[in-house]
Amino acid sequence: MKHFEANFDGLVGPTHNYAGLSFGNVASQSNAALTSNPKDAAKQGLKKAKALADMGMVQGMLAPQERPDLHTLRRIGFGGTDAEVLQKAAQQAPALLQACCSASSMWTANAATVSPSADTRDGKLHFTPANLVDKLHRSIEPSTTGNILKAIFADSRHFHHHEHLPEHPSFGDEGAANHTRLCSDYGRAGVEVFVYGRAVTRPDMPAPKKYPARQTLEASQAVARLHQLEDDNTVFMQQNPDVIDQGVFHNDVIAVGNQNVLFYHQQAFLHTQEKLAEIQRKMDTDMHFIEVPTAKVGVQDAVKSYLFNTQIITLPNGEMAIIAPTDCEENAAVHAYLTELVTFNTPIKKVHYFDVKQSMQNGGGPACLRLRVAMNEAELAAVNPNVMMNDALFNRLNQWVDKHYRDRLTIADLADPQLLVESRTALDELTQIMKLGSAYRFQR
Ligand SMILES: NCCC[C@H](NC(=O)CCC(=O)O)C(=O)O
Repeated sequence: MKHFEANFDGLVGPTHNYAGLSFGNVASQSNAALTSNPKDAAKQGLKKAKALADMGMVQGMLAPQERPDLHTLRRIGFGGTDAEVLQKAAQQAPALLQACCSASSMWTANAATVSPSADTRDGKLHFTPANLVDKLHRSIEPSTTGNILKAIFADSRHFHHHEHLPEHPSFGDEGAANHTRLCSDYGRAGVEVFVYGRAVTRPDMPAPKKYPARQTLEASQAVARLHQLEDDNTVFMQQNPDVIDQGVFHNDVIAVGNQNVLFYHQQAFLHTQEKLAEIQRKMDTDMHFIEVPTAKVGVQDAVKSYLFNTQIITLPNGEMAIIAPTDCEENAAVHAYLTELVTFNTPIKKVHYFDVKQSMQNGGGPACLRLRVAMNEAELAAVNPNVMMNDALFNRLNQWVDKHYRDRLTIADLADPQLLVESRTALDELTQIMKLGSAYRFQR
């Protein structure tokens, strides 16, 4: 049976905006209050996803969440009609309204952690939605994320869905952005690398001083237990606190892996050599450890260009390609490195650049926008086919975006009751396009 790694990209929602909500994410903070273009954001994402489908990759889309999130606003005490709730929140607590309006669910690398069936004791594909407790605007995502994942991966013979971890900082979990599954072949048991920023129960261990460590060791260990992984196919690595303090708020800003390739910055981890040796020991094939030296690309350039928030994909012909943001092309040191990289003796032979600037301006690159799901044909056959990218869905979703999305949005617009109506109308139609049923609270 064939095995492959599918990508499920987050469809950018109609309220995509720059609110400076993510302390520690330098792009989010420096672009706060920019005027956004939700229509461009959604179309940039669709274009990238379609391009990978056209390269022969298995590609799906995950629906956005209902924003503004009226349920949360009511839960924190704003009452009256929908318009009154929005108006009161805008007047009395604008920061909380903004946190309830973010389209941050587009970054599906934070939707969940996924363990392929080749790795798990029950032979099922496991999902644990990330609780994203470190940031208010993200912490309201997991229950809806779980509903959407269950609507897409509905067959319990193949898929095992877990509840997100307890909503407490001790279990800070940011999902697949801090998880890399290495393997010799997608269908064979691999090694799942969990990267964390701090160990809550080990205050003696190093931790970042300036910015938060959004993933804890305790969370990563809990997910590994839930996913029925063995010790000999898991590795836990600590992110170097110094790079977290320079804006590396997820591991996928400083490292990315695919099959037997790990592409990472020299300063990415603590105890690097010891940990790479553990990975090699647990792998059933030779690894390509591609370390990018600071001398070639500094941490600041890596954080600005998102060199490591690239996707490394294995094309049908077996070659690997890097999917990079155009920001990598525009950065001289990074572009020079990537041009050199494809001449090295590694499986990576091509680089493709995509404009995802609307997402990049909020600290999300190509890899943030996708959730990887390694599957076999039987599992794929059980997936809701209406979310799988093809010419028809691409055209239908572009028409849908053209019909419902604004091409500019300011922070002040978030309180506009008309925006809520537009968003709900769009999402209601989307659930029909994707056959998701009544996935949203406002539909029940
Ligand atoms: N994987 C990339 C996630 C980027 C995301 N940015 C944000 O939420 C910025 C939202 C804003 O500031 O409007 C985050 O930091 O979790």
